[in-house]
Amino acid sequence: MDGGTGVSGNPAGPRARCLTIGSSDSGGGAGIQGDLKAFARAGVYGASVIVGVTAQNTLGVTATTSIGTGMVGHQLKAVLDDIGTDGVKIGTTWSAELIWLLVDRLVWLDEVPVVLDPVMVSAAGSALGGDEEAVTAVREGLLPLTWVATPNMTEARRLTRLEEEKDPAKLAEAIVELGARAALITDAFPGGAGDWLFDGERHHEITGPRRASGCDHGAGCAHSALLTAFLARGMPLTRAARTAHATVSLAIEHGAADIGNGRHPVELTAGSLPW
Ligand SMILES: Nc1ncnc2c1ncn2[C@@H]1O[C@H](COP(=O)(O)OP(=O)(O)OP(=O)(O)O)[C@@H](O)[C@H]1O
Ligand SMILES: Cc1ncc(COP(=O)(O)O)c(N)n1
Repeated sequence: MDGGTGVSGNPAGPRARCLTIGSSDSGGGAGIQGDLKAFARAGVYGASVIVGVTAQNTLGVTATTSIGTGMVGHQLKAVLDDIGTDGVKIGTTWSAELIWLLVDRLVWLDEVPVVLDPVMVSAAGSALGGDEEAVTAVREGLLPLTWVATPNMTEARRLTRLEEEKDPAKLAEAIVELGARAALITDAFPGGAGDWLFDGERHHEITGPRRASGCDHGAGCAHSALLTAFLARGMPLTRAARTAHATVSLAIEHGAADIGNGRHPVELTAGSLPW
């Protein structure tokens, strides 16, 4: 166990620390707020670097603003200089300037899992960044630093520029060709439920029942944050991906149906945990 970036899967060792880089969701279900709940549920300490703020509820996003790169840099330095991290999750990345700053800082991390959830649209359909210049910066700068990219099918098509591709295996391979170590395409089966993992060598189908509770706000955020936490704790990738899907599936099934009038939030505290 090293003192700086060591993985603390050992229960006797220090607690694993995870950092989420993303935006605030005023509704509390997705973004930074959702990630911190997922980190807590997975037993890791959570820190956050806020790169944007959204006025958002279960019905959609009504306003957004990004945080200046200077302030983002200060937050990153404050967290990494003192607390350190065993896993990094990146969510909303509003601009090419922000993405290149992240690349500049994260390239110095040594063997720390980096999970990139390239959020471009919320579950309710609102745009959350991802103009062409930002997509190019993700392709050229962030993907080569990424351990696991977790786009949905739409995001995977945008990232790879394979706009007509319907095969998650081909999309996942194209993302690995762009530099990510692995690609986990979420909600990859029309009509079913589950994800497609390409670990760089082998393909894995991660399937489960489709939930129809209407509680999927924050599902993507919870999924990538849980994956980050499991990897930070030393769980092997395939098991981490299966466990993240199973946990989120339960969080949709037992979602917060009493909260809001739109796509209700996932509820990570419901049900027993499958690990
Ligand atoms: N109705 C559902 N029933 C069961 N599992 C689901 C359902 N919808 C999504 N999932 C699971 O939730 C997780 C998150 O996937 P999803 O594609 O919803 O993320 P997203 O919100 O599109 O992601 P992003 O944060 O990249 O925008 C995946 O493991 C997926 O299989
Ligand atoms: C600030 C912020 N970040 C990410 C999402 C994606 O949410 P989902 O997990 O539902 O795709 C969101 N709605 N808001």
